Amino acid sequence: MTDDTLLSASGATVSPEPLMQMMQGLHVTGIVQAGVELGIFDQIAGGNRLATTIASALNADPRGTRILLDALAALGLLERHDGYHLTALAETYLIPGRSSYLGNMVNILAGPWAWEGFPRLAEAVRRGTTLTERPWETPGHEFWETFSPSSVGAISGPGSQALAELMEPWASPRDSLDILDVACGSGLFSLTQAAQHPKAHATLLDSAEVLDLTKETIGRLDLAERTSFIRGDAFEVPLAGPYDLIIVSHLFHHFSEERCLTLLSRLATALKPDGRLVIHEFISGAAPSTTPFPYLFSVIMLTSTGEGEAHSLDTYERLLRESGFTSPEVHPSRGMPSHFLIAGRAG
Ligand SMILES: C[S@@+](CC[C@H](N)C(=O)[O-])C[C@H]1O[C@@H](n2cnc3c(N)ncnc32)[C@H](O)[C@@H]1O
Repeated sequence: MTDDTLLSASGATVSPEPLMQMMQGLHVTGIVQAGVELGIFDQIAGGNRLATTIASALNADPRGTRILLDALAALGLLERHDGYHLTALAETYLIPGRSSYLGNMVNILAGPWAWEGFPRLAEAVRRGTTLTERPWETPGHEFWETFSPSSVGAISGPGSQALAELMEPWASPRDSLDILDVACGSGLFSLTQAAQHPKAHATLLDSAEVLDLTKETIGRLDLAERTSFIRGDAFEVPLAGPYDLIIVSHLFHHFSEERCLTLLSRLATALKPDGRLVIHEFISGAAPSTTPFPYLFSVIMLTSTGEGEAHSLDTYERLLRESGFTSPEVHPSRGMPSHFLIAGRAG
């Protein structure tokens, strides 16, 4: 279907091309996923440029390999001239071992949950909730063990650095910098700051299984002496404290407004009177046509959680007020379409 296949609607000419692209989204994902799974990008980065030799190195069929290579070229991840070459996009993000590697994210964004959940989206809409028996917010859900290591590099790295820079003028003059990183995942949001402030101590809170995976990063940053752990459910486990800084990155979108309020009220009791709470989140509220990400993300939450969605700034402002925090400063994140909301304790 090409742009010259135009239909007339209400006197205007409308191309079906955007709709056809939407309907083929699943094909694109499958092609990228197969490229990553087979190690195509690694082969080409290593100088293997022909379909036949790539097929033989991957123990794959030559015709199947050629078809996939051409499809990857059609998507703009490869160029085909005298064999196959990586485009800048693939070279930057799809070579395993690089700090910017994003290839494993395809198994997060398009993991088994997506192939099972999205075909049943209409039914989730009818019911208003996930159809899965184990929603992602279930404490200790195994999904996070896959997610956490995958997010260490390109996903959490730029945002963690942006937050460290943002907090620097506030953090530097303080005598102490005890940080609680709630639902820490990779731990990068607190560990990056701890690495920059010798006085800082990071307390990482998450499931025992996810916390085990943070040890490599802690070792790499030489922070074992200044890191401790709280294993368990953020809604239940004693938080200790009080802390100078509490960071909650990409957790609240898993829950209803009511549950967010419950958690925020708990966190208020664990923060020093002059401390800061940082929420790092996808924020809805702007027009979907200009800021699509949070609205598309909310569909993921609809298919995979009981009551989650990307809440609006108005909602966070109200929840912060009701749980004893000040109105937040809002700053854009880096590397992700998220924002930092930074609040102190009210009164
Ligand atoms: C989307 S990841 C965010 C990880 C990290 N904060 C970041 O932004 O990169 C969500 C994390 O929340 C954790 N989590 C989910 N529900 C939780 C709960 N009730 N208590 C503690 N951690 C929870 C998961 O294990 C996972 O590591």
